[in-house]
Amino acid sequence: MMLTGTAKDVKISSPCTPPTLEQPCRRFSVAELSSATHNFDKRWCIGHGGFGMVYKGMISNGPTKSIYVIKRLNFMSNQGAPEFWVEVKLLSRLRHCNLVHLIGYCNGGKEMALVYEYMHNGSLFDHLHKKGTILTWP
Ligand SMILES: Nc1ncnc2c1ncn2[C@@H]1O[C@H](COP(=O)(O)OP(=O)(O)OP(=O)(O)O)[C@@H](O)[C@H]1O
Repeated sequence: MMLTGTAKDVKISSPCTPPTLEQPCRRFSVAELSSATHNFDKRWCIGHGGFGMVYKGMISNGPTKSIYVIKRLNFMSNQGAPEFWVEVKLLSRLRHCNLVHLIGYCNGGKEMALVYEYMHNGSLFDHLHKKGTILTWP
């Protein structure tokens, strides 16, 4: 599930500058995400979306480790830094049980990535359009 905001909805001073966040979210280092995905190894890739490759990986969360989803921005994709910051700004404000949580982001060197909670049952889109799941609710 993705929120469809446009760069026009949110004012961003420069594509490379993080916006001021009302609800700050965690900033991950490139090293953390690289280690979580074994240097963005294909074996950890779980899909492909508008931003580029989507990975899953284990990241430390205090004393424990949790599985997260990492969407790595591919600068050749049709979405770039402005869309990235729109996603960070909007999703860091939203907390709802039916919306996937944005945990944080990475903006280091040439690397930009979004980190989300991992949904073990996959996306609604996959269920409806790929797996043909019959939903059990109206
Ligand atoms: N939070 C998540 N938990 C589990 N799997 C996920 C999660 N987010 C994405 N995926 C997997 O990665 C695939 C691609 O992700 P998704 O479609 O959300 O990317 P996107 O960048 O939002 O694409 P688009 O811009 O086309 O909406 C999904 O089909 C799903 O299989």
